[in-house]
Amino acid sequence: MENGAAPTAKPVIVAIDGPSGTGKSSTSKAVAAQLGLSYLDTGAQYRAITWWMVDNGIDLADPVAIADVAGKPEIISGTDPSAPTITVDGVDVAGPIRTQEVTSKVSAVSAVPEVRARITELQRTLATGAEKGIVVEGRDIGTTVLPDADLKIFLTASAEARAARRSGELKGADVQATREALIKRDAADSSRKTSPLAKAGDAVEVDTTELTLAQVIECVVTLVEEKRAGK
Ligand SMILES: Nc1ncnc2c1ncn2[C@@H]1O[C@H](COP(=O)(O)OP(=O)(O)OP(=O)(O)O)[C@@H](O)[C@H]1O
Ligand SMILES: Nc1ccn([C@@H]2O[C@H](COP(=O)(O)O)[C@@H](O)[C@H]2O)c(=O)n1
Repeated sequence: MENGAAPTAKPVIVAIDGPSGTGKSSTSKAVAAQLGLSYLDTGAQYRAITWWMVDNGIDLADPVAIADVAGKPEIISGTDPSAPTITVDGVDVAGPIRTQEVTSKVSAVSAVPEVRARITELQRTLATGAEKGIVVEGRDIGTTVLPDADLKIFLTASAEARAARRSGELKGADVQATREALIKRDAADSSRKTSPLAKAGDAVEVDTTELTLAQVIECVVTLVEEKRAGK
């Protein structure tokens, strides 16, 4: 370096997509923490706007009613991977957005184009503002939100593995019912017209069925490092 300063790494943008329960959040958070990057859970944003709609009595069977109020709530995501946060109009909703009610209703809200336009804008602002780079996880990050991401990963796993993981998390919830709920949500997310759940053509697919979480994290960290090294 001419002035003796250490070279600063160019911010790296990593998009991680995939169906429910494939390990997107756990992997993205750990990869971001390990590499000193920001982290954005875009599912939490869709859950937050859904929570607000439920709290305000919006008819979720009516896409026009959803579209009419899509711009109203102020949603703020904190992107520190060691302590990600999410607020709606200043209220911490990290807990309430994980209820069964929100989980069962989020696909109806996230299918509405006006909701997607609003949330996509928030996501792009956060991604471009991340000084050192960011890991963004969701369903349409590689295809729509950040099509120029430096690295795109698409995580998959069998429905059985995903249901077993989720049931363990929900302290013994019925595996069969969990499996059906995951499949139903994935079908809704994959079949919506606007920005469906899909693998980008240039994404690296990682099947996590037989991998431990630590192995998945290691695999993604290696892919990011290779990308940074220009390999
Ligand atoms: N490779 C793995 N092996 C075993 N368990 C895993 C693995 N990856 C993730 N898990 C566990 O599976 C559960 C779901 O993972 P996670 O929340 O990261 O998935 P997700 O893809 O973000 O799901 P969703 O899209 O529904 O938010 C968590 O309890 C997590 O610890
Ligand atoms: N990029 C995204 C991310 C999420 N969604 C919708 O949010 C739901 C909840 O996502 P989780 O990751 O928290 O499970 C998901 O089922 C989608 O409906 C989305 O549309 N796009």
